Amino acid sequence: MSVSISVNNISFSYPSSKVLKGLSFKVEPGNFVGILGPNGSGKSTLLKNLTSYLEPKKGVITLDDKELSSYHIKELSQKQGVVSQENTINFNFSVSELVAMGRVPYQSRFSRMSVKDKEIVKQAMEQTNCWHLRDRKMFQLSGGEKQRVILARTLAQTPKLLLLDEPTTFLDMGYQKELMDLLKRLNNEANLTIVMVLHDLNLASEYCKELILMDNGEIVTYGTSHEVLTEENLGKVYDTEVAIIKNPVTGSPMVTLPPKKQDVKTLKKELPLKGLKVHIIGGGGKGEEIMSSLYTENCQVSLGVVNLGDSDYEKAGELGFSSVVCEPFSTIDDDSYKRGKKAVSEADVVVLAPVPFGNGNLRNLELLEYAVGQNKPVVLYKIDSKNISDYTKGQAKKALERLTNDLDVVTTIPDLIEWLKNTRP
Ligand SMILES: Nc1ncnc2c1ncn2[C@@H]1O[C@H](COP(=O)(O)OP(=O)(O)OP(=O)(O)O)[C@@H](O)[C@H]1O
Repeated sequence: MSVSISVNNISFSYPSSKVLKGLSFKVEPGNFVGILGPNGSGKSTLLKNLTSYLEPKKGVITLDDKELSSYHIKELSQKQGVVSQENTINFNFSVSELVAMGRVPYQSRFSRMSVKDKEIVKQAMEQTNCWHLRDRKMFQLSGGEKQRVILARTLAQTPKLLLLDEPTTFLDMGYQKELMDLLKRLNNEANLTIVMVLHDLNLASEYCKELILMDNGEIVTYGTSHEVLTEENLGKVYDTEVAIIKNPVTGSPMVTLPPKKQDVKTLKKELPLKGLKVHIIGGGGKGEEIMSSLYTENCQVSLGVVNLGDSDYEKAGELGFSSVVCEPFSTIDDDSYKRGKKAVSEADVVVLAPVPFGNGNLRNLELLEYAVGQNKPVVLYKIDSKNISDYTKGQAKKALERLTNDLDVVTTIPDLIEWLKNTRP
């Protein structure tokens, strides 16, 4: 069972300064929320209020409709797990001793770890990739290893709400991804509600379902990454010019910091190939490179004919492109060939990827011939009649020989892009 947390008009001051100024928001059960904002904007102070480490001077925080301040510490530890920046370890415990402490909220004063407790502790260490460190002492670990052990201890609490303050700080890129993947999995599979403070806007954009952007102790905006990570919001809050582009793989907003003012214009300027309809004859992963680059150019791409389940087909789906497919492991039949012809007719240009040809896909060369017959601009990418993987006893080579003389061949993606720009009707 996941939990919700509600913040109702809270304010908080340190003796020297007022930090949180009347914040209100609700995190629904199963949400994964990132708290963003510049240095000193009050993110950690807010998180400490959510963990009950600090108490708001005004306003109320409720966890599952019960006031946070009325929770007994043991009950609260069963509901929420915290990975804070203050997780300093003052005693040289072994890793397994430390992670086992996560089970304390479930034990009475004199009880020992049950078999179930031990299983949970082991699982938490495996999930965070520190089972192999179990006999090591905490003082012998690197910053990143310590961070993972502390997360393991928190997971051993089997919390319903996880509150984390910059958990990726000491982690290298690989472990950052591993940690964020793990949190995403726990959020999706165990419906764990997660609230985390983080500085990396792109990591937040990729992984969090919703974002809270703070500035000067207030919430500037709360919503999806598309709503929060806008040039206007970030420019205002971080007081610097940013450009938001679309992540070519996931489609999430990606924040970039162009070094010069005019670079923003370059990044934002209309892509010259935007909307160009390109049909790719590919298959077996040979069209992936072309599709990824045409995705960044905002082209409208169709693929085919490919077999259902082919890796190019999967890639096209990932990028939101359409495919003309035929049955898996079978030859291109009349119906799919007809649909292939329709896709070619509707395209502005046709690109042949360096696919190997067998009897199964030989008809794709007929499709290419059809495109030429239709006076479509056609380009061959890293393939020509001398450079073809032919498993059709020469038929494919011959078919391509008939065409190659009239067709342009390009061998790099920038050349392909240039060719498309020059050919664009
Ligand atoms: N213990 C404290 N005593 C007094 N002032 C504090 C204390 N902790 C933080 N502050 C002040 O409160 C303000 C908000 O700090 P907080 O750590 O919440 O910001 P933050 O957004 O998490 O910053 P950062 O991104 O740098 O971690 C800052 O001006 C900071 O100097």
